[in-house]
Amino acid sequence: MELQLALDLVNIPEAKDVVGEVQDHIDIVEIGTPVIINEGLKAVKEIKESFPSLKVLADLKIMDAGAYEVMKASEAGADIITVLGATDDETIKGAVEEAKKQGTKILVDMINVKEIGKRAEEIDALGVDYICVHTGYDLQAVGENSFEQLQEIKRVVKNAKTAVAGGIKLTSLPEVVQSKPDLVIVGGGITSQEDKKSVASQMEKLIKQEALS
Ligand SMILES: O=C(CO)[C@H](O)[C@H](O)COP(=O)(O)O
Repeated sequence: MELQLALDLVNIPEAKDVVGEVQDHIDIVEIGTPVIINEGLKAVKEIKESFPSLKVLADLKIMDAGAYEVMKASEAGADIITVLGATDDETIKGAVEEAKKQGTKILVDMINVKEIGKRAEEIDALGVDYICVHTGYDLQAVGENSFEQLQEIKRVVKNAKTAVAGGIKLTSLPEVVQSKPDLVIVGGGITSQEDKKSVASQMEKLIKQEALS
């Protein structure tokens, strides 16, 4: 089980500061969609150059032109690129094919997918690397989370790794890790804390304990 730090509300210098603080406790740095909107793929390139031992995920949330956008993110240094599960199979197939050529990986974000078990099964057959249940900020604000959806996809996904994102905090992490996702994605649960290193370290510990149990 791996831990991914999601950076959404920062510029590039702030991103470097946060990653520098918690780098010993995380496996993947996510350059969030708002950061890419503000700074472009330069943010991916600079973080990968500054922290070469960490994997970098570019949260492009691709909906069309799968192959082209995966190529551009891969060229910028991304190790993992996101595509939306709500899009068509052709876009996902194009993204997977290009990622294979580039030596990168595809994470499919199931945000706002309605029949999540059925769609996860279809997407799993397309050869993606990760399938991620995700409650976005707007639904987090009305009290939703993806913890039950994680159990649902765990029942049907046979090939891809499973991931979970959306409002995960140190207090809710024990419940999340019990479902044994392969990847836990945390943004505000670390970035909004005063002592980010300490929280990231406690999260790493919980994840490692659960992985061993
Ligand atoms: O992709 C995202 C928003 O669309 C976030 O990166 C993801 O939800 C994780 O951040 P947080 O833990 O703050 O919810």
